[in-house]
Amino acid sequence: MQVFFSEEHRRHFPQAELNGGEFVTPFERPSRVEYVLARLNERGFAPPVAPGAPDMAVVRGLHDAGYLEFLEAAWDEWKAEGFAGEIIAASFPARRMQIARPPRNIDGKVGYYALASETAMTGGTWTAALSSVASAQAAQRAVASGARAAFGLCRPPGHHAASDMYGGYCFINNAAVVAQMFRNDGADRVAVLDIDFHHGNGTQDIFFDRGDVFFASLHGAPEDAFPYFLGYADEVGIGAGEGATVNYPMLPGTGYAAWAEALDAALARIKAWGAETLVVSLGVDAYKDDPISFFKLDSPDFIDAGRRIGRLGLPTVFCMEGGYAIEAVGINTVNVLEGFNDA
Ligand SMILES: NCCCNCCCCCC(O)(O)C(F)(F)F
Ligand SMILES: [Zn+2]
Repeated sequence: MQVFFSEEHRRHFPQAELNGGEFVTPFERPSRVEYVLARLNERGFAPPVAPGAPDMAVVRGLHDAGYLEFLEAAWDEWKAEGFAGEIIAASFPARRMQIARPPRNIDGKVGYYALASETAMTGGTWTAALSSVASAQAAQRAVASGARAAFGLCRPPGHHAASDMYGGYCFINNAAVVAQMFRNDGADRVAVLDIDFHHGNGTQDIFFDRGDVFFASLHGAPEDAFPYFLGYADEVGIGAGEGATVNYPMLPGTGYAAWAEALDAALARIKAWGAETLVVSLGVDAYKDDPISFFKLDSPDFIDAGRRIGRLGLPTVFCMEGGYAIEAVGINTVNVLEGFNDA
Protein backbone atom coordinates (compact mmCIF):
# COMPACT_ATOMS: atom_id res chain seq x y z
CA MET A 1 0.00 0.00 0.00
CA GLN A 2 1.58 3.28 -1.12
CA VAL A 3 1.73 6.12 1.39
CA PHE A 4 1.60 9.81 0.41
CA PHE A 5 2.96 12.43 2.77
CA SER A 6 4.25 15.98 2.72
CA GLU A 7 6.85 17.48 5.04
CA GLU A 8 5.02 20.79 4.54
CA HIS A 9 2.73 19.70 7.42
CA ARG A 10 5.38 21.18 9.71
CA ARG A 11 4.36 24.67 8.77
CA HIS A 12 1.28 24.13 10.93
CA PHE A 13 2.41 23.94 14.52
CA PRO A 14 0.50 26.34 16.75
CA GLN A 15 2.16 26.76 20.12
CA ALA A 16 -1.12 26.65 22.03
CA GLU A 17 -4.44 24.87 22.25
CA LEU A 18 -7.18 26.10 24.55
CA ASN A 19 -8.00 23.14 26.79
CA GLY A 20 -9.89 23.30 30.08
CA GLY A 21 -9.26 27.01 30.42
CA GLU A 22 -5.54 26.61 29.91
CA PHE A 23 -3.25 27.01 26.92
CA VAL A 24 -1.55 23.63 26.39
CA THR A 25 0.74 22.19 23.74
CA PRO A 26 -1.64 21.12 20.98
CA PHE A 27 -2.64 17.44 20.99
CA GLU A 28 -2.53 17.57 17.17
CA ARG A 29 1.21 18.15 16.81
CA PRO A 30 3.89 17.36 14.19
CA SER A 31 5.43 14.47 16.16
CA ARG A 32 2.26 12.43 15.59
CA VAL A 33 3.17 11.78 11.97
CA GLU A 34 6.78 11.03 12.89
CA TYR A 35 5.55 8.06 14.94
CA VAL A 36 3.41 6.93 12.01
CA LEU A 37 6.31 7.27 9.57
CA ALA A 38 8.62 5.32 11.89
CA ARG A 39 6.10 2.51 12.25
CA LEU A 40 5.48 2.37 8.48
CA ASN A 41 9.23 2.02 7.95
CA GLU A 42 9.55 -0.58 10.73
CA ARG A 43 6.80 -2.66 9.12
CA GLY A 44 8.36 -2.60 5.68
CA PHE A 45 6.06 -0.16 3.87
CA ALA A 46 7.61 1.51 0.84
CA PRO A 47 8.92 5.01 1.61
CA PRO A 48 6.19 7.64 1.44
CA VAL A 49 5.86 9.63 -1.77
CA ALA A 50 5.57 13.41 -1.60
CA PRO A 51 2.48 14.70 -3.46
CA GLY A 52 2.62 17.40 -6.11
CA ALA A 53 0.64 20.61 -5.83
CA PRO A 54 -3.02 20.22 -4.83
CA ASP A 55 -5.73 20.19 -7.50
CA MET A 56 -7.63 23.22 -6.27
CA ALA A 57 -10.59 22.74 -8.63
CA VAL A 58 -12.06 19.91 -6.56
CA VAL A 59 -11.25 21.76 -3.30
CA ARG A 60 -13.14 24.79 -4.60
CA GLY A 61 -15.99 22.55 -5.66
CA LEU A 62 -16.57 21.49 -2.04
CA HIS A 63 -15.51 24.50 0.01
CA ASP A 64 -17.10 27.97 -0.08
CA ALA A 65 -15.04 30.55 -1.97
CA GLY A 66 -15.28 33.11 0.84
CA TYR A 67 -14.15 30.48 3.33
CA LEU A 68 -11.07 29.52 1.27
CA GLU A 69 -10.20 33.20 0.76
CA PHE A 70 -10.54 33.67 4.52
CA LEU A 71 -8.20 30.75 5.29
CA GLU A 72 -5.58 32.03 2.87
CA ALA A 73 -5.64 35.66 4.04
CA ALA A 74 -6.41 35.21 7.74
CA TRP A 75 -2.87 35.38 9.06
CA ASP A 76 -1.98 38.60 7.24
CA GLU A 77 -5.26 40.22 8.27
CA TRP A 78 -4.81 39.08 11.86
CA LYS A 79 -1.33 40.57 12.04
CA ALA A 80 -2.52 43.76 10.29
CA GLU A 81 -5.08 44.09 13.08
CA GLY A 82 -2.13 44.32 15.47
CA PHE A 83 -2.75 41.01 17.27
CA ALA A 84 0.40 39.51 18.79
CA GLY A 85 -0.87 35.96 19.26
CA GLU A 86 -1.98 33.08 17.04
CA ILE A 87 -5.43 33.11 15.46
CA ILE A 88 -8.02 31.86 17.96
CA ALA A 89 -11.78 32.36 17.57
CA ALA A 90 -13.47 34.24 20.38
CA SER A 91 -16.82 35.61 19.10
CA PHE A 92 -19.25 33.22 17.43
CA PRO A 93 -22.57 33.79 15.67
CA ALA A 94 -24.67 32.27 18.44
CA ARG A 95 -28.39 31.45 18.42
CA ARG A 96 -30.69 33.84 16.51
CA MET A 97 -27.77 36.02 15.39
CA GLN A 98 -26.86 36.90 11.79
CA ILE A 99 -25.10 33.98 10.11
CA ALA A 100 -25.83 34.89 6.49
CA ARG A 101 -22.80 37.10 6.04
CA PRO A 102 -19.28 37.33 7.52
CA PRO A 103 -18.21 40.53 9.28
CA ARG A 104 -15.51 42.73 7.75
CA ASN A 105 -13.43 42.64 10.93
CA ILE A 106 -10.93 39.77 11.02
CA ASP A 107 -11.72 38.87 14.66
CA GLY A 108 -15.38 38.61 13.67
CA LYS A 109 -14.55 36.69 10.48
CA VAL A 110 -12.51 34.14 12.46
CA GLY A 111 -15.49 33.49 14.74
CA TYR A 112 -17.85 33.38 11.77
CA TYR A 113 -15.89 30.56 10.10
CA ALA A 114 -14.78 28.68 13.24
CA LEU A 115 -16.80 25.90 14.87
CA ALA A 116 -14.66 25.81 18.02
CA SER A 117 -11.90 27.75 19.82
CA GLU A 118 -9.38 24.98 20.49
CA THR A 119 -7.84 25.24 16.99
CA ALA A 120 -5.27 27.98 16.51
CA MET A 121 -4.05 29.04 13.07
CA THR A 122 -0.62 30.40 12.24
CA GLY A 123 1.15 31.81 9.21
CA GLY A 124 1.86 28.31 7.88
CA THR A 125 -1.53 26.70 8.43
CA TRP A 126 -2.88 27.37 4.93
CA THR A 127 0.20 25.91 3.23
CA ALA A 128 0.13 22.89 5.51
CA ALA A 129 -3.58 22.31 4.84
CA LEU A 130 -2.93 22.43 1.09
CA SER A 131 -0.11 19.90 1.41
CA SER A 132 -2.41 17.66 3.44
CA VAL A 133 -5.17 17.62 0.83
CA ALA A 134 -2.51 17.10 -1.85
CA SER A 135 -1.44 13.90 -0.07
CA ALA A 136 -5.04 12.69 0.04
CA GLN A 137 -5.47 13.51 -3.66
CA ALA A 138 -2.30 11.62 -4.59
CA ALA A 139 -3.63 8.61 -2.70
CA GLN A 140 -6.90 8.84 -4.61
CA ARG A 141 -5.07 8.99 -7.94
CA ALA A 142 -3.07 5.87 -7.04
CA VAL A 143 -6.30 3.96 -6.35
CA ALA A 144 -8.03 5.43 -9.39
CA SER A 145 -5.12 4.07 -11.47
CA GLY A 146 -5.62 0.58 -10.12
CA ALA A 147 -4.09 0.21 -6.69
CA ARG A 148 -6.32 -1.72 -4.28
CA ALA A 149 -5.65 0.90 -1.58
CA ALA A 150 -3.48 3.88 -0.68
CA PHE A 151 -2.86 5.98 2.44
CA GLY A 152 -2.82 9.77 2.63
CA LEU A 153 -0.81 10.53 5.76
CA CYS A 154 -2.68 13.82 6.14
CA ARG A 155 -1.77 16.50 8.64
CA PRO A 156 -3.68 18.67 9.49
CA PRO A 157 -6.70 16.34 9.50
CA GLY A 158 -9.94 17.20 7.73
CA HIS A 159 -13.20 15.55 8.80
CA HIS A 160 -14.48 18.43 10.99
CA ALA A 161 -14.08 20.92 8.15
CA ALA A 162 -17.41 21.72 6.50
CA SER A 163 -17.82 23.70 3.27
CA ASP A 164 -17.44 26.94 5.23
CA MET A 165 -16.19 25.98 8.68
CA TYR A 166 -12.88 25.03 10.34
CA GLY A 167 -12.17 23.63 13.78
CA GLY A 168 -11.29 20.47 15.60
CA TYR A 169 -7.79 20.83 14.09
CA CYS A 170 -9.31 20.68 10.55
CA PHE A 171 -9.34 23.20 7.71
CA ILE A 172 -9.87 21.44 4.37
CA ASN A 173 -11.91 18.24 4.27
CA ASN A 174 -9.43 15.76 2.78
CA ALA A 175 -11.79 12.76 2.85
CA ALA A 176 -14.60 14.72 1.19
CA VAL A 177 -12.21 15.84 -1.54
CA VAL A 178 -11.19 12.22 -2.17
CA ALA A 179 -14.82 11.10 -2.34
CA GLN A 180 -15.60 13.84 -4.87
CA MET A 181 -12.58 12.85 -6.97
CA PHE A 182 -13.91 9.29 -7.16
CA ARG A 183 -17.24 10.72 -8.34
CA ASN A 184 -15.46 12.88 -10.90
CA ASP A 185 -13.65 9.77 -12.12
CA GLY A 186 -17.01 8.11 -12.82
CA ALA A 187 -17.88 6.14 -9.70
CA ASP A 188 -21.64 6.52 -9.20
CA ARG A 189 -21.65 5.56 -5.53
CA VAL A 190 -18.84 6.40 -3.09
CA ALA A 191 -18.86 5.70 0.65
CA VAL A 192 -16.98 7.48 3.43
CA LEU A 193 -16.43 5.43 6.59
CA ASP A 194 -15.29 7.57 9.52
CA ILE A 195 -13.77 5.55 12.36
CA ASP A 196 -12.13 8.47 14.13
CA PHE A 197 -13.38 8.77 17.72
CA HIS A 198 -14.96 12.14 16.90
CA HIS A 199 -17.96 12.56 14.59
CA GLY A 200 -17.01 13.74 11.12
CA ASN A 201 -19.46 16.61 11.21
CA GLY A 202 -17.82 18.32 8.23
CA THR A 203 -17.95 15.30 5.96
CA GLN A 204 -21.55 14.57 7.00
CA ASP A 205 -22.56 18.18 6.38
CA ILE A 206 -20.96 18.32 2.93
CA PHE A 207 -22.80 15.22 1.68
CA PHE A 208 -25.95 15.37 3.85
CA ASP A 209 -28.30 16.28 0.98
CA ARG A 210 -26.51 14.13 -1.61
CA GLY A 211 -27.50 10.61 -2.62
CA ASP A 212 -24.20 9.81 -4.39
CA VAL A 213 -21.88 9.76 -1.37
CA PHE A 214 -22.75 7.61 1.65
CA PHE A 215 -21.45 8.73 5.05
CA ALA A 216 -21.10 6.35 8.01
CA SER A 217 -19.51 7.32 11.32
CA LEU A 218 -18.64 5.57 14.56
CA HIS A 219 -17.98 8.11 17.32
CA GLY A 220 -18.36 9.27 20.86
CA ALA A 221 -22.00 10.20 21.55
CA PRO A 222 -22.56 13.93 20.89
CA GLU A 223 -24.06 14.31 24.37
CA ASP A 224 -20.56 13.55 25.69
CA ALA A 225 -17.98 14.16 22.96
CA PHE A 226 -16.72 16.87 20.62
CA PRO A 227 -18.03 18.15 18.22
CA TYR A 228 -21.16 17.84 20.46
CA PHE A 229 -23.66 19.42 18.09
CA LEU A 230 -23.88 16.79 15.32
CA GLY A 231 -23.67 12.99 15.11
CA TYR A 232 -26.99 11.79 16.53
CA ALA A 233 -28.43 8.50 15.24
CA ASP A 234 -31.49 10.31 13.89
CA GLU A 235 -29.37 12.23 11.36
CA VAL A 236 -30.00 10.13 8.23
CA GLY A 237 -29.63 12.65 5.42
CA ILE A 238 -32.13 14.98 3.73
CA GLY A 239 -33.67 15.23 0.26
CA ALA A 240 -31.67 13.19 -2.23
CA GLY A 241 -29.37 12.29 0.65
CA GLU A 242 -32.07 10.73 2.83
CA GLY A 243 -30.83 7.29 3.92
CA ALA A 244 -27.25 8.02 2.82
CA THR A 245 -26.00 9.05 6.27
CA VAL A 246 -25.75 6.69 9.23
CA ASN A 247 -24.35 7.53 12.66
CA TYR A 248 -23.30 5.11 15.40
CA PRO A 249 -22.86 7.23 18.51
CA MET A 250 -21.45 5.27 21.46
CA LEU A 251 -21.06 5.95 25.17
CA PRO A 252 -18.00 6.53 27.31
CA GLY A 253 -16.18 3.27 28.06
CA THR A 254 -17.26 1.52 24.86
CA GLY A 255 -14.94 -1.43 24.18
CA TYR A 256 -14.03 -3.22 21.00
CA ALA A 257 -16.87 -5.79 21.03
CA ALA A 258 -19.57 -3.11 20.86
CA TRP A 259 -17.49 -0.89 18.58
CA ALA A 260 -16.93 -3.75 16.15
CA GLU A 261 -20.67 -4.47 16.08
CA ALA A 262 -21.19 -0.87 14.97
CA LEU A 263 -18.37 -1.25 12.42
CA ASP A 264 -19.99 -4.39 10.97
CA ALA A 265 -23.34 -2.61 10.82
CA ALA A 266 -21.76 0.34 9.02
CA LEU A 267 -19.96 -1.96 6.57
CA ALA A 268 -23.20 -3.84 5.89
CA ARG A 269 -24.97 -0.55 5.16
CA ILE A 270 -22.17 0.52 2.80
CA LYS A 271 -22.33 -2.81 0.98
CA ALA A 272 -26.12 -2.82 0.75
CA TRP A 273 -26.08 0.74 -0.54
CA GLY A 274 -23.86 -0.36 -3.42
CA ALA A 275 -20.68 1.66 -2.86
CA GLU A 276 -18.11 1.17 -5.61
CA THR A 277 -15.22 2.85 -3.82
CA LEU A 278 -14.46 3.57 -0.15
CA VAL A 279 -12.81 6.46 1.68
CA VAL A 280 -11.81 5.82 5.28
CA SER A 281 -11.35 8.72 7.67
CA LEU A 282 -8.72 6.94 9.69
CA GLY A 283 -8.46 8.34 13.16
CA VAL A 284 -7.13 6.06 15.88
CA ASP A 285 -8.26 8.08 18.89
CA ALA A 286 -10.71 5.28 19.82
CA TYR A 287 -7.64 3.85 21.55
CA LYS A 288 -7.97 3.17 25.26
CA ASP A 289 -5.13 5.55 26.26
CA ASP A 290 -6.10 8.44 24.04
CA PRO A 291 -5.90 11.62 26.16
CA ILE A 292 -8.99 13.34 24.74
CA SER A 293 -11.31 10.41 23.94
CA PHE A 294 -13.24 7.77 25.86
CA PHE A 295 -13.40 4.47 23.96
CA LYS A 296 -11.39 1.43 25.06
CA LEU A 297 -9.93 -0.15 21.91
CA ASP A 298 -6.54 -1.80 22.29
CA SER A 299 -3.84 -1.91 19.61
CA PRO A 300 -4.64 -5.44 18.30
CA ASP A 301 -8.26 -4.34 17.80
CA PHE A 302 -7.11 -1.98 15.07
CA ILE A 303 -5.70 -4.93 13.11
CA ASP A 304 -9.06 -6.67 13.29
CA ALA A 305 -10.86 -3.46 12.32
CA GLY A 306 -8.61 -3.14 9.27
CA ARG A 307 -9.34 -6.73 8.33
CA ARG A 308 -13.09 -6.19 8.53
CA ILE A 309 -12.82 -3.10 6.33
CA GLY A 310 -10.63 -4.99 3.85
CA ARG A 311 -13.21 -7.77 3.57
CA LEU A 312 -15.58 -5.26 1.98
CA GLY A 313 -13.36 -5.67 -1.09
CA LEU A 314 -13.63 -2.07 -2.31
CA PRO A 315 -10.85 0.11 -3.73
CA THR A 316 -10.00 2.18 -0.66
CA VAL A 317 -8.27 5.45 0.22
CA PHE A 318 -7.31 5.97 3.85
CA CYS A 319 -7.02 9.60 5.05
CA MET A 320 -5.26 10.17 8.38
CA GLU A 321 -7.45 11.96 10.89
CA GLY A 322 -6.86 11.91 14.67
CA GLY A 323 -5.06 9.89 17.34
CA TYR A 324 -3.26 11.57 20.24
CA ALA A 325 -1.71 8.82 22.36
CA ILE A 326 1.54 9.78 20.72
CA GLU A 327 3.56 6.63 21.49
CA ALA A 328 0.77 4.40 20.12
CA VAL A 329 -0.50 6.43 17.16
CA GLY A 330 1.99 4.82 14.78
CA ILE A 331 1.25 1.27 15.89
CA ASN A 332 -2.52 1.75 15.83
CA THR A 333 -2.60 3.48 12.45
CA VAL A 334 -0.35 0.93 10.74
CA ASN A 335 -2.28 -1.89 12.44
CA VAL A 336 -5.39 -0.83 10.51
CA LEU A 337 -3.46 -0.74 7.23
CA GLU A 338 -1.87 -4.15 7.86
CA GLY A 339 -5.19 -5.70 8.87
CA PHE A 340 -6.66 -4.32 5.66
CA ASN A 341 -3.77 -5.72 3.61
CA ASP A 342 -4.26 -9.17 5.19
CA ALA A 343 -7.96 -9.30 4.40
N1 LIG B 1 -9.43 20.12 24.28
C1 LIG B 1 -10.01 18.81 24.53
C2 LIG B 1 -11.24 18.73 23.71
C3 LIG B 1 -10.82 18.51 22.28
N2 LIG B 1 -11.64 19.27 21.37
C4 LIG B 1 -11.25 19.13 19.97
C5 LIG B 1 -11.14 17.70 19.53
C6 LIG B 1 -10.73 17.65 18.06
C7 LIG B 1 -10.62 16.23 17.52
C8 LIG B 1 -10.01 16.22 16.13
C9 LIG B 1 -10.10 14.86 15.42
O1 LIG B 1 -9.43 13.86 16.16
O2 LIG B 1 -11.45 14.46 15.26
C10 LIG B 1 -9.46 14.98 14.04
F1 LIG B 1 -9.53 13.78 13.43
F2 LIG B 1 -10.09 15.88 13.31
F3 LIG B 1 -8.20 15.33 14.15
ZN1 LIG C 1 -10.74 12.44 16.54
